[in-house]
Formats: sequence, C-alpha cells, structure tokens
Amino acid sequence: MDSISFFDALEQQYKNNLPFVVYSRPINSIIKCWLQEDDSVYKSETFAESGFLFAPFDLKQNSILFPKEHCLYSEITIDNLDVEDFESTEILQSKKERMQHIDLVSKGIDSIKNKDLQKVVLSRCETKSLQDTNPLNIFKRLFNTYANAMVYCWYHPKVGLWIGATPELLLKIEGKRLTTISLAGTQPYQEDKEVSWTNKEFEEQQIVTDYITEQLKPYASNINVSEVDTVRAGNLLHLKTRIISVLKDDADLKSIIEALHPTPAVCGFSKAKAKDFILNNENYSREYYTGFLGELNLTQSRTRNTNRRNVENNAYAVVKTQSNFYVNLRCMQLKDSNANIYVGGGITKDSNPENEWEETVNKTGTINTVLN
Ligand SMILES: C=C(O[C@H]1C=CC=C(C(=O)O)[C@@H]1O)C(=O)O
Repeated sequence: MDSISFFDALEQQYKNNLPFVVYSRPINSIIKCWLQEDDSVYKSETFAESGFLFAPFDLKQNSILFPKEHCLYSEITIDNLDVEDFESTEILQSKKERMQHIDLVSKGIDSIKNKDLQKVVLSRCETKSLQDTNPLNIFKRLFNTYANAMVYCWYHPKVGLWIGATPELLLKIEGKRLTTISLAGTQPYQEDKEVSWTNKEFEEQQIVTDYITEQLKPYASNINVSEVDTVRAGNLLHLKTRIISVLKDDADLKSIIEALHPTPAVCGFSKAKAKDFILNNENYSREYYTGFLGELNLTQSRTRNTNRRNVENNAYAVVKTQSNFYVNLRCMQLKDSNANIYVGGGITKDSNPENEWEETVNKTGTINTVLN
C-alpha cells in the first residue's frame, strides 16, 4: 500500500465517524493504523485481550480497546510524509493561568514540606484555537518532526480525538523480556550548550527509577538498571535510565500495569498520596493525558531460520506475545476546532514555582510547533 491510499483510508474512516489510530514508534519509519469496523466502545478490563489500548491516567475510568478481531490493520514504510506548508502561531500566555499554576505548584511544595509527599507531578491544560483542524495533517507534521517520539493520532467518535508525540515508554514486553524507562527532569535543548543538571532534577528522576525497580521485584528477576543518560525530546532534554528485566513465569500483565502505572514521572511519590493530591487540586480532569497507549498482546511469529527450504528448522518458529505502551505526554485533545494541550512537571521540595510554569510553557512547544 502507498502512503496516499493509506491516508485516504484514514480520511474516509474519520469522515464516517469510525474509530481509528495511526502511529509510529520511535526511530522507526513504519506507520501503522487500526481501523475499527463499527463505533462500539470496547473496553479492556483484564488487559488479556489483543488489540490497541488507550488507557486513562486514573484506571477507574475506561481503558478503551480497539480489538484486533474488529479492526482492519495496515502499515506503510516511509521516512517523510507530504503535507502542506504552514507556519505555527505562538500561544499567548494568560496571566490568570500563570497565577493559577504558580498557586498549584506552591501548594504542592507546601505539602511536600509538610512531609505528606516526596514528589508530585502537577499539570494544566492550555487551549489554542486552530486554523487547520485536520487531525491527519497534524499527525503528518508530528511524524516529520519527531523521529525520536512515539507519534500518534487516536480517534473514537464517542470518546474523543487525541494527538501526541511522546518520548516516554511505559513498558515493552517481548515474550519474557520487559523493558521500561525512568524519564524525568527537564531543560530546554540549546545547540552547542554543555548540559548540566541540578540536584533537583537528579532527585526527581531517581525517585522514578527507585519506584520502578521496587515495583517490578514481585514480577521480574535480573533487573538491570542502566546509567543515567541525557536524552533529547524535540525542544527539550530529559534524564533517562533504561530498566531491563526478565518476567517471572506467573507474572500477568494486569498486575504489572497496576504496579507501574502511574509512575512518579507523571503522578508522584508515594503514589496514593500524590494521586489524591492531583485529583483534589488540579483544576481539570486529565482524562487520557498521562495515561498510556499502545499495542496489547500482539503475537509475533519469528522463524529461527529464514531459509525457506529448511522445513525442519521452520517448525521451530518462535511465537512471542508483545505489548508496547507509551505514556500519553506532549499531547492534545482536539475539540470544536480547539487544541487542548496538556503539560505538567515534577515538583519536589526544591522546585521553584516560576520555573515550573516556564517548564510547562516549554512543553507546550512540542505540539504547538505543528499547530496553526
Ligand atoms: C509530565 C510531563 O513530563 C514528565 C516526563 C518527563 C519529564 C518530566 C519533568 O521533568 O517533570 C515529567 O516527569 C509532561 O510532559 O507533561
């Protein structure tokens, strides 16, 4: 299939008000799509199904599934997509929103100082009115701009339309191998500038790494934690640690998801207290922002020997089950020709409210670069 017919099918699906997802994983020129054949809202409760999952921040809300058996799947391989020229327009920051966020962060810092919490991730929603409201054009621009991100456009007529370019893997399971990352700490990327991090950022990222390794222990062995690295995500830099482990035989996906999600990269520590703080103090509902999305229990068959004449060896084809979930960050929801852009940051005892506001402004830049 070529890219024109691939995107024509998506345009048609959108026109017909039918659910779809189109996405590309990082460092990957494969773009995949799932077109659901009807507009039912299928939910995943056990995470034992197979298909494409779209899960909220608060798992008490619905995790939406595009079930494999109700979808048409296709993919293309391409490095760059044709899309009309455009110029992004700046978002004008409102004083009121700035003050609101600064107040929220100050409240978070107070709570940390009162020893209720060690870290809390606080966020807000910025609205921009759009001229070009075609979600597939926005997706194409994201794909062309962010090779290092998982870029996606997800639509369900009864749920909403979400678009994003996330740098954060929640987990990847291939057979028994589980890979995850700890990502936190942010600064703007500046060419030719030597990167240095403060203790505040090292601490907020270490909290994520410690939490993940601790939470994995009941389900995985041989937990291998890499050195901390600086990674670039568009106009930003983050601290990242890679964590690889081997799943125990009785580990099930639902328990692993509930153990990890939401990590302190998007919620805080302790998890229960941070989540309470967020649900009681943020001035809006996160819905699917800081939730996760991706492929759920897909089987992949790989032959050990690619020589087709070697029939005997082909009998030993390895069938592996794969899941890949990305945290829904640097994302927006498209509603009535407005982009609702979601941005947040990790707060610790050393946070400065003004800097935290600036960080959220910088984070809007990821998605705003492709909006006009
Ligand atoms: C919560 C967000 O980012 C998380 C991921 C990387 C760095 C973060 C930080 O520095 O605060 C956040 O933990 C967001 O982009 O909205």
